[in-house]
Amino acid sequence: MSTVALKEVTKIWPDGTTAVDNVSLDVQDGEFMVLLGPSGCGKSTVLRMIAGLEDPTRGDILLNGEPVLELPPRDRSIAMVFQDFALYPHMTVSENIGFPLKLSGIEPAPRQERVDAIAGALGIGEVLARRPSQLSGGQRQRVAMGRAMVRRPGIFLMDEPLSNLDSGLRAELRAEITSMTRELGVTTMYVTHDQAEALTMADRVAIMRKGVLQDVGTPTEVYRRPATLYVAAFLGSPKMNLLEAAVYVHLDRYIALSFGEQTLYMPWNDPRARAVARYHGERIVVGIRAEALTPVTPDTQGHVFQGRIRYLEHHGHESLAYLDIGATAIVVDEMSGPVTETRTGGGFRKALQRLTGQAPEPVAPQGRVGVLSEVGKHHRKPAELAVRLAPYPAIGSGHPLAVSVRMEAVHFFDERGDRIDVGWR
Ligand SMILES: Nc1ncnc2c1ncn2[C@@H]1O[C@H](COP(=O)(O)OP(=O)(O)OP(=O)(O)O)[C@@H](O)[C@H]1O
Repeated sequence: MSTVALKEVTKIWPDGTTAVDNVSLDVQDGEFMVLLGPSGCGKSTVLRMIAGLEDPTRGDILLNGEPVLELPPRDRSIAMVFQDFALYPHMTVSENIGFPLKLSGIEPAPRQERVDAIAGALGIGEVLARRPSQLSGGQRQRVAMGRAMVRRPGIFLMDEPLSNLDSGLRAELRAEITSMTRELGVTTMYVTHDQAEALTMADRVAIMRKGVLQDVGTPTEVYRRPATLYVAAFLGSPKMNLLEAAVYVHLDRYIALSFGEQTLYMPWNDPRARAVARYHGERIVVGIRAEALTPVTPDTQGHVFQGRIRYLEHHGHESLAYLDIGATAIVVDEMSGPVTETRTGGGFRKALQRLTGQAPEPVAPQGRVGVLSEVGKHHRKPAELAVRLAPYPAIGSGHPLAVSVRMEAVHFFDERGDRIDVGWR
């Protein structure tokens, strides 16, 4: 049984950089947890603190329910594989893998048995007699993993182990790593900035931005129901369409979402209507993935955007059309300030006041600014709505195109970047 728990862990470097900001995370026994985020968001620092290579500034780390901050790295039953692994050049593959067992005094026969088993699982049983210089990059990485796994650690930490390999090999090793760790039942934390890697490998994904944990969930959960605007923007290809909309409530009838030249009407019986209604008279961000948009004939009624194709991108199995619909897009900067900030206005109060016809009281900004105010002018641009089409369509740039919007697949975020429909997961 091997579990990892971070309790409100913060790491501030001596120069004042906050690398990890109040992160709490539970990794279950046997789980494959992927830490995902852009370069510099604090992923490696989290792993290094778990391994005992760095001390947190605040907070606690528990392995198997026991606090371990006082334990040196060697007593934590952890193995770690890095991007830049080093093998012993003068030893064979077999000796490299068996070396940790030799250090712990295990006899040659049982040692070889374990080396053979792990090498077989990693597909390097044929090259045990070779030296590292006689191996491909992928084989060398497998040897490094074998050497880390051979001691049968309770917890396996991997920091971008595939980033030096070409894309074909990465895909192959991804599948091998997940099947091997699942077979062995070892609890694994895997760091990557590659969302495809995260979504294909993880039991659960923890997404970080600027040291702050944004969301934790299964790949399906974080993709289908992202907790924040940042997660919505970070996951998926093509990127989620993020459109600025003004909200107007027509009580008991519908909510009009105005995108400038076009409007979508959310019926009042939509389960999210009351949550969105709190933003009456305010701007929100509406997220629509390409797969929630379907080309339709121009006279189609209902939730439809009328657009004009700006350009097409052909990807072989599909083409993507980017439509001008007269709306404004919000561009979320991966590296810009934290999004979990204090709301600047009393949206519900203001909405009520407007509905009852009274002028709202001026609301002084409280705390720090939210995403929309943070991004300012430079991060708004005319929207180019990404829509999936069959490969090489007969239409081209400048062609009008109507698309219907699957409203139940639309996401709503407030000015802080938090999801509007609460109680959603
Ligand atoms: N020893 C250190 N001293 C000072 N700052 C550091 C140190 N190590 C890392 N940092 C800073 O801490 C922050 C988080 O770094 P970390 O390496 O954890 O990020 P990461 O998400 O793993 O990035 P990458 O994917 O590029 O490795 C960064 O701003 C980094 O510059």
